[in-house]
Amino acid sequence: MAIDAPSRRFPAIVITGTPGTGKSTHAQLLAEESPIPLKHINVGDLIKEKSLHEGFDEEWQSYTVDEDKASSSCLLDELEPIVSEGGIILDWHTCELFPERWVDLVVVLRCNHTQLWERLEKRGYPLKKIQENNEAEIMDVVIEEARSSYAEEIVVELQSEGTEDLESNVSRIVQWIQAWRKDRGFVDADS
Ligand SMILES: Nc1ncnc2c1ncn2[C@@H]1O[C@H](COP(=O)(O)OP(=O)(O)O)[C@@H](O)[C@H]1O
Repeated sequence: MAIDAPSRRFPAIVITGTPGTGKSTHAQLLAEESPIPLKHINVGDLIKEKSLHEGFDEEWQSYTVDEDKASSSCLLDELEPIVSEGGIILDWHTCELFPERWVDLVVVLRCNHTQLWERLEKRGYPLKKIQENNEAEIMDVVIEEARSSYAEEIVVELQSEGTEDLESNVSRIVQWIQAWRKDRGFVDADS
């Protein structure tokens, strides 16, 4: 349980992982299959839409959010009222920016580097960006960031290498949601 977590009726779930590991795919299926309404927030898209970045980095072909600067506090201000309601999935390739009190579950998706390379190539990423992301996946960057930012018991590492993984991961998260709600005395029709 997150420190100082407010009493939410619906949980806030972070789905994180190196780009291409399947965050958006998982978040979309989870939003469809969840027994409670869950809003999927693709944080990267939000940053772009609301211009919460410090500009577009041509070399990396991505928007820059400097964690120590105004861009990160603008992003958190934008998200705070949405997150405080609960019932959300935060989908982003990094997670340490989100305060502990916001988060009930952190799912870190993993993928072997050959498959990840192919996914990022298909996406048309420049070679340098594919290499950097692949290296980050091999070096456990996101899982270590999650483990150092949140209580051990709320961080879950899941493989995302095929549709069987996708389906079993989503049903596992659905079961977690049902247990989370039950623990707090909420009764859902299909739990
Ligand atoms: N578990 C999975 N099984 C099969 N394909 C997957 C899986 N996870 C992701 N993919 C595929 O990999 C690509 C990248 O997935 P996406 O969800 O966009 O990743 P992310 O949001 O982490 O960048 C998509 O084409 C998606 O269909």
